[in-house]
Amino acid sequence: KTLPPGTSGWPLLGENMEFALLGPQKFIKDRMEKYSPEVFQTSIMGEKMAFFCGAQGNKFLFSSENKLLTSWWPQSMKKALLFPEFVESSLKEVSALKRSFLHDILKPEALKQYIPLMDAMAREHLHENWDSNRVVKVFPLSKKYTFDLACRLFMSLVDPEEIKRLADPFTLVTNGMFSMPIDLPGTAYNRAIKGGKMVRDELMRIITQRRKELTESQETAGRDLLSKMLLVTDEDGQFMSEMEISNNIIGMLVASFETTSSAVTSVLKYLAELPHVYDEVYREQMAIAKSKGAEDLLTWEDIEKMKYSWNAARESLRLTPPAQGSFRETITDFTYAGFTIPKGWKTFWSVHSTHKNPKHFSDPEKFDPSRFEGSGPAPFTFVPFGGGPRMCPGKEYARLEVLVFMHNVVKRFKLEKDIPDEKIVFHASPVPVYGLPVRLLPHGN
Ligand code: HEM
Repeated sequence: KTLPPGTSGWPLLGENMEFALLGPQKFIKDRMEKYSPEVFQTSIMGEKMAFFCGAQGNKFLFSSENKLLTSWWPQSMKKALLFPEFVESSLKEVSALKRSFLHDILKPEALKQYIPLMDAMAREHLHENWDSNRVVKVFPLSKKYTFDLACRLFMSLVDPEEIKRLADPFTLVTNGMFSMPIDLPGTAYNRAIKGGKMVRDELMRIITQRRKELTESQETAGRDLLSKMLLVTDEDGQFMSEMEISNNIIGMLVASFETTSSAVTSVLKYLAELPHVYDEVYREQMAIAKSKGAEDLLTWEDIEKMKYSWNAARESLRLTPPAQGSFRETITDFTYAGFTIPKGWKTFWSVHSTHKNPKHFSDPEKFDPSRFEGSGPAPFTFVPFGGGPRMCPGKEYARLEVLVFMHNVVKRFKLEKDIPDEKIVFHASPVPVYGLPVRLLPHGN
């Protein structure tokens, strides 16, 4: 058997240190140059791992789902996520029906009806938190908007007290999710475990209450994602259990929270840095705003007109992708690019082997929304949401949230960065180290 080229690094430690110190982007680039642009081996988190690279590597992994590979999450992350049941059932053994259900309730046709509500909430959020000539921190505010919106769309929660009862413990979870797994009083991990239990208890209370309301009212249409989950039945006519539904909601909250907040923050960062991009987005958004009455809310037709803005948002997703990639586990020996990948090895696909590769994106560091015009990037080179059967089911939700938020911000303000050379750091997703403070300049100044 010829294993992929590469090294398993230090005994026990593997290449964990190199990965952490260099960051995923440089770690992958260096090894693609040194070993192979197609696939290399390493050892991360105590696991033998093959990193698949390039468009071909992405294509191969995305199309081998369930035939050669299955989902896998590192033990540390499973524990840190605090939701073993969610990880086991929702990400691994979930039936095809339930997976397609998640895709169904998050597809464009299903989400269209929520666009006016997204817009109304964005307006209210800006009105309450974003004042002209003030400096605001974009990342914490976009997190607040993302969480409030998810509570509303997933579960119709509007009472700020009720949202707070979920948001406070959820923040403990996200703050401790990637901390050292030391379960002692006072550690972030310990607080995260307590927060996780509070989130779970609160969700179970909400779901049980809604089940009761639905039975009494005979509702059949499903007014939000929670109702839809309560009403769907599988091939045997069985409803989802409260536990399965809470797993799904927690899964969606975890998968959407930092990623979408990071996406909103990054695109606003580029708009603050690049006046020519800002001007083009502003022109497009004002044409839409002027075609409507001041009180009219955004609709699907308006979103469809936001072509340049979405190209700018996609360029931001290319340069600062909120998710880095994803793991799998091999379920059988197989051969790729002449190398054997043994059964039980883990694999990783990542945004980093293609997003800044000059072969696919000329002058790759340049912010250029026109790359997405016409037929756009070559297949499997632009993969911020993954691909194949496990492709992110929330990508349309994210697109709508980002565009609606961009519309509302540029309509009211120009943005000026308060810290011109603010560094980007990695939490779960890339974020500016001080939360991107920007000065809000009203138009006409
Ligand atoms: C800009 C924002 C987002 C980005 C960049 C993103 C990216 C990703 C990526 C790369 C994956 C992994 C795909 C794989 O395993 O190969 C994923 C999975 C997932 N995402 Fe997203 N996501 C975003 C927003 C959302 C939102 C808003 C939701 C829900 C409303 C969501 C729900 C999920 C779920 C449930 C999964 C697991 C799917 C599965 O394993 O089958 N994501 N996402």
